[in-house]
Amino acid sequence: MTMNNNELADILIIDDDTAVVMALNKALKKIGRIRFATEAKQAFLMIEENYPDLILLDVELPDIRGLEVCSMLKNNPETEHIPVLFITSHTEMGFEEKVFDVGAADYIGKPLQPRVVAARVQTHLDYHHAISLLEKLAQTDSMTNLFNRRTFDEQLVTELKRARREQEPLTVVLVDIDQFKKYNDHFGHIEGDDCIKRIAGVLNDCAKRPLDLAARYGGEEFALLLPNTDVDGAKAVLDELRHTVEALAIQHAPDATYDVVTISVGYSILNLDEVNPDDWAIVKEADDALYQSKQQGRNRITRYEAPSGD
Ligand SMILES: Nc1nc2c(ncn2[C@@H]2O[C@H](COP(=O)(O)OP(=O)(O)OP(=O)(O)O)[C@@H](O)[C@H]2O)c(=O)[nH]1
Repeated sequence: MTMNNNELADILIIDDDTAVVMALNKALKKIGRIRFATEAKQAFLMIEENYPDLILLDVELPDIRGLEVCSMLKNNPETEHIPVLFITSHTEMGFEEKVFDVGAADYIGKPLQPRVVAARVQTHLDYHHAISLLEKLAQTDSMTNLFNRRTFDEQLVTELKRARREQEPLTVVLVDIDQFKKYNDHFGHIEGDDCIKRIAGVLNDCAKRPLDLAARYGGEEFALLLPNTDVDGAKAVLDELRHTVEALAIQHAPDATYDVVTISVGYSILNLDEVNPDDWAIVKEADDALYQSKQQGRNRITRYEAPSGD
């Protein structure tokens, strides 16, 4: 999410006409923090520095045409969601269509009327904010605030492609709370939910790097996606995870194997030499490794080893 209701929106004006920039600044200063660029190349640097919540774009720029700038923004997954509003004095037939064809959210005609500009910008900011909120809700598990399984599955596909393209290691991890049925049976479901939330918090803290992803995979099962992480990196993250959960010292049910709540972990590292890669095999492998951790006594970490001859 890029903004919340209490924050001023970040609005980028791309226009080489200082009179227009000043007029827009005056019209919008109450609803946004205004930055401006006088040419497209400068604007792209500013966008990369901090993604704005909304862009006001002149059709005629000195270096790259406004329509082309909008197309470039809409063809980049990082910027496609930013609403772009054109500022234009073009009134010829077909111009409106061109603006929407390149993905603009709206256009504002010159001469500028400050209250109309402010109202249109506010409408698009509200709309953009509502969409971002819905997207976040659709990606999140409401009980733990971790990502949900659907987001994990989608991100896994993206990261598998990236790992193969860049020839970088990728680690996929499954984590399961040990003997959680006994915990629930002894302490009840509400305490059980609380335990799941605390362990989710540890997972979230362990997924430290920007591309790491921690998800709730099922009831008391979690998944971690660790891009660009080899066996040493995976061991370091997972040892810390297992230790930290143990150190929470959450008292387990009297008939459980360990006094405190523990986790079992299974992981697999992508085999970059595979000839016919199967996208989902890595999850199955992590699950096989998790099963071994359970079989060997729980509270441990197992790496998937391909059967010899594979
Ligand atoms: N409180 C609570 N319990 C849940 C939730 N989701 C799953 N569970 C419980 O988690 C337990 C999982 O039990 P099992 O799959 O039998 O496994 P286990 O007892 O953890 O045993 P092992 O996995 O073999 O260590 C079940 O009792 C589920 O009801 C949840 O959201 N909240």
